[in-house]
Amino acid sequence: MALTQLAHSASALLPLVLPSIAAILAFAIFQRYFAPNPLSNLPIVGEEYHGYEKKRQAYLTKAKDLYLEGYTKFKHGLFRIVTPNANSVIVVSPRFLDELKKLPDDVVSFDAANDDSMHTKYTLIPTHEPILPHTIKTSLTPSLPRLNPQLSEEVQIAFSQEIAPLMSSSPSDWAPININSKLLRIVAKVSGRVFIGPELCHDERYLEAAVGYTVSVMEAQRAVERMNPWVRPIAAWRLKEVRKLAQMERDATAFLRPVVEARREKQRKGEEKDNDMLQWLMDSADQGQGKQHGKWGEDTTTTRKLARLQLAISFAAIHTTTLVTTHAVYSLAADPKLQATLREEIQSVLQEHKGVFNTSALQAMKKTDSFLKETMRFHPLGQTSFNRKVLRTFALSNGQVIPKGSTIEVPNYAVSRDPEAYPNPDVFDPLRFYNLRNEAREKGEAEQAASGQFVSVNKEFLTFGYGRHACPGRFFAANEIKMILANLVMTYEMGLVEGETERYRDWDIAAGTIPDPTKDVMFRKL
Ligand code: HEM
Repeated sequence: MALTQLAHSASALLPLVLPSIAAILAFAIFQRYFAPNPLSNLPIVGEEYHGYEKKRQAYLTKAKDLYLEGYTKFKHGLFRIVTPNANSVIVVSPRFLDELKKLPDDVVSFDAANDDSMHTKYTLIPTHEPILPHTIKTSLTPSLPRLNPQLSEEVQIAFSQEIAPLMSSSPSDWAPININSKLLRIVAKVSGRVFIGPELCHDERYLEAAVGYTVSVMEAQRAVERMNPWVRPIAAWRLKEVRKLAQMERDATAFLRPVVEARREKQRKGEEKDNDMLQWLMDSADQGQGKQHGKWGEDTTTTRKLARLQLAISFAAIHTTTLVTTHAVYSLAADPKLQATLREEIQSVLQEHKGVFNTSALQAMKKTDSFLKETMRFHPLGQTSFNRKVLRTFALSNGQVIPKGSTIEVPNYAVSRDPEAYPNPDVFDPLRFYNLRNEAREKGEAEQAASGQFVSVNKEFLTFGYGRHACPGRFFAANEIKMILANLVMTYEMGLVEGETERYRDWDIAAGTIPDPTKDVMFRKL
């Protein structure tokens, strides 16, 4: 009876409601198709590629050229770039960075941009986890002076396990080594020492997850990307690549469970706490950090959550650090004189510091620092930086309206090849920043001198990002890379494989650049 009455009154209301529904629909259609597009005044790069497949191919193989073309033409303004998935990617001149960095996260969002590009709706990889940058900034970076000797010890151990067994038994012979794959394990071990402690960082289950998670995330991301967007909500969950990520998360949780339980037991007994990222994350969580912010509404203290955070930090840290180090090794292998220059510097600094890699020794390695910064300038990992999703419409100081829903980015690679920012930008000059710092210091320009450091972020050096989300792990990465390179140049001579005369060429894949992972480098003990 009640149902019949309800149906009756609903049908009586229908004539009143229908016009409103029609009006809302008409407004939505107008907004979607006929409202003036605030971006229509912006030039577009890559417009000549018609159809999804041509656009995809162009972006996959020529993204670097497209960004360079746009930046050369519209250096001080904005342009749009055609990408396979989005029509509203706006490439912004770095001159707007100072105003952009002041905008809050609910206007331009780092996390939402990652959600889009990594398809986190389906891959469920952890984003929106301020507990990670928070813990890196408040616990990891301040602990570096204490941690440096441990890192240095771990570098030695990792080298003895990963490189030494591959060396020829005759000291005068050269041995070919696929250094990229070896560096992945070395970086995972050295980082792991600080992320989960000295024993577990050698456990193959940890190493497999630390190295393999990033690869699996990229595979899952590509699998979702290949799927028609309309089908994704129903079918993306069933992709084998996506299911593999869920399995990795379960494995990581099972691996960590006894470790977390043992640490909680220690805490209960009042024993001394461990001093690593896992413990700091547990402590931050106890203080309510994660509970406040956790995206999935999970209790941060659960082992599952801690496992997700460990996977997330591996994702952020291991491959990035390895790629930069591999780029550096390829440049060294092609340039014996550069090896000698760095060897001389490192030897003399270590002599002054009684052979210890402490903070002041690392800071004194200014040529090595300059070489690393030039490596990242010349071989940035991405064509773009400061990738942010616009969550609320805003206007730039030049009046340009940037609508909600668009994505903004800064053309990092093109900026790093701008002759106004860098004289002779197409020349790889390992001592570029060393000389710049010296000149600035002589002129009393302290700020300019500081901006030449590897870890400094500025509008011309964006490989670590910019603003409040600029990479918090860069101080740790800088120390780790310097120690690895120092060990390499102090122990080995490096060279290219027979038949190669020039530094190995990079691989450009869409908006990313990686050192060719198939190449070997020749090693001979000094
Ligand atoms: C040379 C190696 C590295 C490179 C090139 C690199 C690069 C970057 C870049 C470009 C960003 C985004 C910044 C932005 O958009 O403004 C970022 C963010 C981040 N990086 Fe790194 N990174 C490196 C190493 C590390 C390491 C070793 C860690 C951890 C110890 C780490 C942890 C993070 C985290 C947690 C974020 C997110 C920051 C946030 O949410 O605010 N990174 N990194």
